[in-house]
Amino acid sequence: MASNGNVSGVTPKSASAGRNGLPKITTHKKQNEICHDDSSAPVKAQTIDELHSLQRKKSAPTTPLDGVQGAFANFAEEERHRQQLQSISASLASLTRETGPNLVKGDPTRKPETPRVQHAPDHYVAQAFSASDSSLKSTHVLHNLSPAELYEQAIKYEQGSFITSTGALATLSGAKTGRSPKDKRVVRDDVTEDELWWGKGSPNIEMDEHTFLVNRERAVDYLNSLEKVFVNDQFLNWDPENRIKVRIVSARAYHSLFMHNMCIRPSPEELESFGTPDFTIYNAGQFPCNRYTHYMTSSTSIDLNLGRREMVILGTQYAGEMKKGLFGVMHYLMPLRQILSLHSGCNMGKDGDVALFFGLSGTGKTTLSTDHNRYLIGDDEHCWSDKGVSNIEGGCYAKCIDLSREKEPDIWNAIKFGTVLENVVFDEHTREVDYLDKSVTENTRAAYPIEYIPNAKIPCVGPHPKNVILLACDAFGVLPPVSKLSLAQTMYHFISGYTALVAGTEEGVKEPRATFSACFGAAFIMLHPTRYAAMLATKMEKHGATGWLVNTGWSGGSYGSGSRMKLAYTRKIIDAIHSGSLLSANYKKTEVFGLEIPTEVEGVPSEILDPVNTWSDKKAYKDTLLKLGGLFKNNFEVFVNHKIGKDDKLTEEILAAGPNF
Ligand SMILES: Nc1ncnc2c1ncn2[C@@H]1O[C@H](COP(=O)(O)OP(=O)(O)O)[C@@H](O)[C@H]1O
Ligand SMILES: C=C(OP(=O)(O)O)C(=O)O
Ligand SMILES: [Ca+2]
Ligand SMILES: [Mn+2]
Repeated sequence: MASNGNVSGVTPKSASAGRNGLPKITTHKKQNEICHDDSSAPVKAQTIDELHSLQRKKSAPTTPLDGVQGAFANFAEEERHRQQLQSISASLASLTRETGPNLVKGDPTRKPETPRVQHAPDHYVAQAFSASDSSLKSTHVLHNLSPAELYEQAIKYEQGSFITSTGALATLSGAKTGRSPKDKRVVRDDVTEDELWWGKGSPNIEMDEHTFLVNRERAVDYLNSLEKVFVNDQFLNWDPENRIKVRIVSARAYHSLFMHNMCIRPSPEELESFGTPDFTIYNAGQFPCNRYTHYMTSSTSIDLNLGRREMVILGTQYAGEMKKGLFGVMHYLMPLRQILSLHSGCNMGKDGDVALFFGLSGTGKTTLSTDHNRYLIGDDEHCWSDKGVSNIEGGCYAKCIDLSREKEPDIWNAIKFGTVLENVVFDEHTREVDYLDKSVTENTRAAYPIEYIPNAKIPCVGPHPKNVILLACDAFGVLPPVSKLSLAQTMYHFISGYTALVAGTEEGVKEPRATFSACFGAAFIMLHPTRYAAMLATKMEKHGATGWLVNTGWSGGSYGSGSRMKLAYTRKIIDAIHSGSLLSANYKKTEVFGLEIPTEVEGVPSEILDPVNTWSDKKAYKDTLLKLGGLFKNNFEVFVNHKIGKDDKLTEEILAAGPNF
C-alpha cells in the first residue's frame, strides 16, 4: 500500500494535494466518543514496574528435595542459595584481610534476591587486620547466567559487543588476540618439582608459591573491587568417573559466555549439588600484573598452582587462555589416574570407528573432526582411558578466518544465537560478518556449544580409537599429503610434534614458521613428553590403532611459492583412512623420512601424493627436504637419552624411525 503512495484512510482522488504533492490527511472522528483502540482487556498492572514484573516468570523451581514440601521447600531453596553464595564467598576471600566485600546474588540494577554473605576468613589468614573500606562494599555475583542474560550484560556494559546478523555475540578480546605462552608460570613446590617437566624444551616456567599468592591477591582484589563478577560452575570431562568440577570467576560477560559454551554445562540439579569446586580460575582480564613482582616479564601473567588447584589470569582478555589453562590441569590430573590426555579432535563413524586428530593450532583438528558424515566427539581436548575416549569440553573453538559456508557448512551454521564470535569484523548496519577481514587479527574465533554441530555425539564419549591421525601443516611443502606410520614412526612424530605455526593463535607470529612442540601440544603438557608417548604407544598397540601422518600444509613448493593443500583433497584422504580403503592401498617409501606413501587415493590426483612431483625445481625440493630432516634431527636430540616406557626395544625403534640421511 505504502509503495503505491496510498495512505491508509485517505482516498487519493478526493484529497487535495499539498505543495509537495502529498495528499492531505483527514481523520474521521465521531463526536463525543473516546477513542478505544484496545480490543482486549487491559493488563493487570497499575504501574510500569508492575507491568515489567509480569513479564518475567520466576525460573522453574529446580529439583524439589525429597520429602520437603510447601514453606519448607522454600526455606530449603533459600538455604541452598545461601550455601552456594557461601562457597563463592570462600573462593573470593582475600588471603590477607579478614573481611572482604559483601557478596550479593544477582544484577546490581535489581533488588537483591537472596541474603548477603560476608567473606569468610580463609584458613590462610595469619593475623586479623582491622576492618577496611572493602568490608563495607558489596560485590554482586552473577552465577551461571543464561546466554540470553549474558548477551544483555555484554551489550549493555562491554564495548565492542554486538549481535551479528545470524544472532552470534561479536566481542573484542582487547589487546591480546592469542595466547601468551611466554607469560605462563607454574608454581614449583616440593611435589611439582619432582613430578613436572622442567628445563630445556619445557613450557613450565617456574614461579614460587609466595609470588603466586601475590598475584592471586591482586586478581582477587581487582575482582572484588568491581560492582559485579561472573561466576561459572561447570564440569570438565564427559567420562562421569573422571569428571572435574571447575569454577571460573571473571569480570566480563564475554568470558562467562565463552566458558559456558566451552565447558560441560551442568543441569539445574547438578548445579544445585555442585558443592566445592575441584579447580578455580581467577580471571582478572584487563587488569595487569605488577612488573615489580618477581618472575613478571610483561603486564600479562597466567599462573598455575596445582597444589592450591587454582589459576590466576592477569593482563590478558584472550578467552582461549582459560580453556587451554584448564587443559594443562587435565594434562596433570589425568595421567595420575593412568588416563592419557590428548591435544586432539575426535570423531566416530556410523560403525563406531573412532579417529583421533592430533595437531598444533591451525593444523585442522576442528575442521577435520567436524565431518558431516561422522559423529563429532570433540574438536580439541580428549582423554583416553581403559574404557575408551571422552571429550574434556562441552564446546568447540573454531578458527573463522576465511570461513566459508561451502567448505565448512557445519561450523558456518553453528554461528548463531549463543555463539561467541571473537575479533571478527562486520558490516555496521547489516551486522553481516566478513570472515576474510583480518583487520583485528588473523586469529578470529567462534566458540559454540558442541550440540550446535548437528551430528555431535552426546554424551561425548566413544570406544577405543582405530586411527590416530597426526596433522602437520608443513610450510616447507616436502611432507607427503598422507603417509601410513609404523608404531615407532607414530611415536617419533608424536614426540616431535612438527608443524608450521600458523599466524595468530600465539602472540607475535606473523607468518608460518617451522616449529616442534612435543605431543602436538608442548604448551599444555605438564609431565615429560615421553610419559604421554609411552601411554599412547601402549594404548595403540593394545587396541590395534593405525597411525597416519597428514600434511594439511603446503604442496608444490614451500610457503611463498607453493600453495596450501586443498581442503577437499585432505577430506578425501581422511575419508579413505576412515573407510579402511587406505590400509589396503599400494605403498612406496620416501627418501630421507622413510615414509610409506600410497600411490593412489580416491578423489585425489595421484601426482600430488609424492611431493617431489609437485615441485618444478627438483634440487630445491631435495635441499628443502634435507633441511627439514636436519631440523627434525636437531629437535629430537633432547629426547635421545630418554627411555620411552619400560620397553628398551621400542625406545631404539623410535630413535631409528626419524629421518635417515
Ligand atoms: N587442507 C586443509 N586441511 C585442514 N585445514 C585447512 C586446509 N586448508 C586450509 N585449512 C584451514 O586451516 C584452518 C585449520 O584450523 P583449525 O581446524 O581450527 O585447526 P586446529 O583446530 O587444529 O587449531 C582452518 O581455517 C581451515 O579452513
Ligand atoms: C585455542 C587454541 O586452540 P587450537 O588453535 O588448537 O584450536 C589455542 O591454541 O589457543
Ligand atoms: Ca622434592
Ligand atoms: Mn581447534
